[in-house]
Amino acid sequence: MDSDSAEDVQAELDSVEAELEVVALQIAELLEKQASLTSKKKQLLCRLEEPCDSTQPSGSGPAMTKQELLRYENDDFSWSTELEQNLKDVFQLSKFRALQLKAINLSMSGKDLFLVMPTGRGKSLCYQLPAVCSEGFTLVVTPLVSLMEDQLMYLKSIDVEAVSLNASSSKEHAKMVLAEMTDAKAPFKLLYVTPEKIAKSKLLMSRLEKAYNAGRLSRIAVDEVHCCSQWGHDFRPDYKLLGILKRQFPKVPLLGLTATATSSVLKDCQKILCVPEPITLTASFNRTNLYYEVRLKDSISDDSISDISALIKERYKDQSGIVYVFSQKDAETVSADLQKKGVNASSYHANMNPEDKSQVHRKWATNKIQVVVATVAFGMGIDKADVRFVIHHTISKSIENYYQESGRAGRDDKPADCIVYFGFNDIFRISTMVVMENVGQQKLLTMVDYCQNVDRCRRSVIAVHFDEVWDDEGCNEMCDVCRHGNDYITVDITQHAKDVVQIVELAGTLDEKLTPLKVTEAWMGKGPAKRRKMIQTTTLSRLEVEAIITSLLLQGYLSEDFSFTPYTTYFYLKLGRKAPLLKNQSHSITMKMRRTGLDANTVTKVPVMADHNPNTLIWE
Ligand SMILES: Nc1ncnc2c1ncn2[C@@H]1O[C@H](COP(=O)(O)OP(=O)(O)OP(=O)(O)O)[C@@H](O)[C@H]1O
Ligand SMILES: [Mg+2]
Ligand SMILES: [Zn+2]
Repeated sequence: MDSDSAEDVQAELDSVEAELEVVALQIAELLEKQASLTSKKKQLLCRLEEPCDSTQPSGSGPAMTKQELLRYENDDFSWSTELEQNLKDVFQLSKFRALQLKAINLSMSGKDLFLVMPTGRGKSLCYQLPAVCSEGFTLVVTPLVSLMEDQLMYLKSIDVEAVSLNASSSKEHAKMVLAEMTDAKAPFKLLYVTPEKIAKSKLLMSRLEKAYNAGRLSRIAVDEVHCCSQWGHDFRPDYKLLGILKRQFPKVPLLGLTATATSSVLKDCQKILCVPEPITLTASFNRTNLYYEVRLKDSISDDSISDISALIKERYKDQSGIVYVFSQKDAETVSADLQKKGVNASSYHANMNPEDKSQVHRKWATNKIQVVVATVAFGMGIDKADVRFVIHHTISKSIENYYQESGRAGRDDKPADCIVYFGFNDIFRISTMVVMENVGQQKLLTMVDYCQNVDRCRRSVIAVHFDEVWDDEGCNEMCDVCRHGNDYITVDITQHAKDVVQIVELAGTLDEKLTPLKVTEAWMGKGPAKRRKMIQTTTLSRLEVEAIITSLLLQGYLSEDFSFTPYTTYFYLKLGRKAPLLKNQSHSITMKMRRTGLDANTVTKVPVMADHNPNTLIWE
């Protein structure tokens, strides 16, 4: 073999090897897709085979046919008249909402039940009404003392006797409650406790035992039941110990309630609570009265505040709402900025003293303050019916969080808006914060996906997260994607991807790490002329550049790279596992985006210089 042809063969070998690498990646991708489709197929098959499909996630609960479950929607039980009467007379409600009657009848029949219902739909009634219609009392486990106090206040206002035991109960009060638990003439119908009490108070457990033996413990309700599971978003270690309830009181029906739990989280809760065969009722997560919208936040001239204040002063004039922000500092500055623009706003965050917090809450609840600018500390237990808008100044850290936070809008079933301002830099601010959390990064990317992708209905993205099978009819143009479908176009971003990947690759060969900001600026041609000569810069607008980089991150052409110091965490971009696919000439990437004039022709082609000196830092 002469040397010429040896070189040719070597070149061909290199190219074949490169292609093999690409093929291996494609196989890995297809296998991944196959696995996810197979699991979806199994889920769907289970739904078809299971008699009570829509009310039970696969694999859980006792075999109850659809017909049998239907029976629990009737009103011919021995307790039905009393229920109906108390619903009207005591709770002053005219009719049940979806699933409430079924849940109540099942619980009254002594069944263990998990009830998954969106926030604000009325889960509490499903144990409060049975409590009023049963002998003895219902034990309610609640994660927060403030939630407990809200409920006690409400129950007092409708003349239902309820008591609580928590860390701040006085000795006399606790003594009285403990004594009354076994007293047949005791007046209270509900006993609220924190999980810590169950875990730590032997006295409480022994009194419960006595009440149980005397037949006075009629029902156990575990509110926010997802707190049991580490996979849920609000894990509380003391919830782990609640299995003792079902072990000690096997004959008492247990009712677990939550607004956010996937079927895997529920399975985990079932194990932890030692409930052998609960029936699971799941209400649809589709809040049809909420309009979902994403607005882009410009990272240079952040004019989101002007936009928000204009919305509040015009579209939401005299209407109540919440603006969620990222940090305590943001709560204060955004609130001050809005005030300067004439909005009646107050801030709310965890670091305020309790009196100030409850004052803000109270003033807002009574419409003396129009808008609360809050961190997520303004959360559980917020129950104002006429919230017309929930605006996120910064994205939430997961879809579950977003659903919960935005879900505080429109509890009265009237139309309300959920708007999120999506900013490129915010992704990385939150990213460095959640990096230590279990699957924190992955969850954040689902939120980013919700904001970035305009090829699917926003509702469908939410539905997937709650294991719902989505049909597009369910939106009714109540999201910006469905309403403005024609404003989006699909563009080919293959060349853009190659340019960005080249920038990141080049930094890699120079042993340098690039923050998202540096990648953005490098690609936009800002910085040293020397660097500009080595890469292909672009004339795309900053928003377009950010959208493309975000898309490449979501699609796996780029990935995140963290570096930790004792004081802070840095976020860098590195090549993602799909980056090598770009070597394949036939590989293309597309993306749907807002119509802004973006197309492949707007890229400035700058010849690549091959003679760069790898020892020079060029990214500063
Ligand atoms: N059948 C009904 N008709 C009208 N209003 C109802 C009905 N049931 C409950 N509500 C009202 O709905 C509101 C929310 O109820 P509740 O606090 O029980 O919600 P939740 O499902 O527990 O929400 P969260 O997940 O936020 O705790 C309450 O103001 C309650 O009075
Ligand atoms: Mg509740
Ligand atoms: Zn839609």
